[in-house]
Amino acid sequence: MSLIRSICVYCGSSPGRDPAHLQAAEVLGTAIGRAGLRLIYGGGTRGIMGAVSDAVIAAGGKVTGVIPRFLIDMEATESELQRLDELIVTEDMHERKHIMFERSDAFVALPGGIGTLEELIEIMTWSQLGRHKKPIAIANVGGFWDPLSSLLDHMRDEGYIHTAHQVRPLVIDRAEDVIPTLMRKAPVNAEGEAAVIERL
Ligand SMILES: Nc1ncnc2c1ncn2[C@@H]1O[C@H](COP(=O)(O)O)[C@@H](O)[C@H]1O
Repeated sequence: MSLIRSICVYCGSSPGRDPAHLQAAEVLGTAIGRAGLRLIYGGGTRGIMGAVSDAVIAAGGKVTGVIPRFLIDMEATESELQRLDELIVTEDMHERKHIMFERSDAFVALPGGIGTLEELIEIMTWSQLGRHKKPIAIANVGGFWDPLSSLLDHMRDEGYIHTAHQVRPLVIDRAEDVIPTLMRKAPVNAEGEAAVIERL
């Protein structure tokens, strides 16, 4: 039995140009809600972020939004934030990311921009440094993340990634396969707890 109870989704605060990205967000959010999992995310109510949280709520799931005070007006609307069953307002980005990490049993990246990339790379870096063993998945919708995979291959080929097995996330092409794959791959220790070396 997998003990994943909460999934952190990193994704764009904008909708992007390809409608397939919004559709993937809806598919993933619906799967999270139907599986009885909690979504942990950055609290934005627009773009891909808004599509994921709307879909989780519509599927009867629970949503925790974690947003810095200075971003509320930029990335969310007050009325939509009230639909979340838990809202955590932080003082800065560091606190936001720390809480998102603490609250999550697994991480998924959908298409997004620089913020999404930064969050994904940070969680991969913490894994590489042995600070956690939580699974990380990339929803590679329409090959969106292929350039990142190429960059990681390039870094490895040039001798800069020596622990490739730790840093490579699961690359999953179809949004509907993300939750089943995570449930299968989640490490479980002897006590039946999702394995975590050390909480940051
Ligand atoms: N530098 C950043 N570090 C962490 N999170 C960030 C950063 N810049 C923006 N963000 C947040 O990430 C999401 C998605 O941003 P996109 O740039 O649209 O991918 C959003 O909540 C940003 O506030």
